[in-house]
Amino acid sequence: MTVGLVLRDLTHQIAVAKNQPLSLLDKLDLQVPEGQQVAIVGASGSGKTTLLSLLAGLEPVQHGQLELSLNGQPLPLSQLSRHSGFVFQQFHLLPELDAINNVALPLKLRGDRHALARAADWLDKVGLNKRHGFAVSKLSGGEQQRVAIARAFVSEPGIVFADEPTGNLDEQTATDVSRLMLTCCRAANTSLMLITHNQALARQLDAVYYLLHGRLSLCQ
Ligand SMILES: Nc1ncnc2c1ncn2[C@@H]1O[C@H](COP(=O)(O)OP(=O)(O)OP(=O)(O)O)[C@@H](O)[C@H]1O
Repeated sequence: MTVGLVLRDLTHQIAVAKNQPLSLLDKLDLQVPEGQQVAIVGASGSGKTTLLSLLAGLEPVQHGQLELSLNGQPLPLSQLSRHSGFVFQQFHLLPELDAINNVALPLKLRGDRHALARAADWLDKVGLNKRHGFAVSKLSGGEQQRVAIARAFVSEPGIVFADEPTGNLDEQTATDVSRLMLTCCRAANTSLMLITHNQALARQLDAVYYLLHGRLSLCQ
């Protein structure tokens, strides 16, 4: 399962003061071909997270077109969330649940009777075979991000949206976690849309774009 994105002529304005709109993203084009891993880098405040939210359908596109495909066929935007996984800098796990129930949650919400077994498989895959029943608050940052990666991949998404997934981790843990995420993507031909300040991670992807003054330029 793989999802592709084509964004055309996207302009996104924010209100910086009353009646003072600012074009954060300006006539921007971007393509994420199916099965490709694409990074966006850029200064803090340049609009990377906003762009990711628009691409993921979390915020409505004001001006421009977003076209999606799933395995070569057109995919309606309303269906994108069913085929997406998310990994965030702050992990966004549910602290009251243990690791396995955090991973199983997206499957349980879909009524999957094998949710716990599949979550267990994914925790094993991300190297947490001894942590299934741990409260996530008791896990290290790197372990929490592994749980988040397992949760993102457990529903076999066509694309993963990752916003600064290594931003809260030390250098070695960041390297391990990013290697794991890329391995998971490549093994399943899952597309990846990654926001990062980590140049070493960005360089491992198929394409890297730099966001500056609302426009993207290809730098790899
Ligand atoms: N809904 C909104 N209304 C007003 N301003 C907004 C809104 N969303 C984002 N902004 C502003 O747009 C700018 C870009 O924010 P965004 O989070 O997209 O940047 P970023 O490149 O991801 O930054 P960082 O690397 O620090 O995470 C910021 O100045 C932010 O305050």
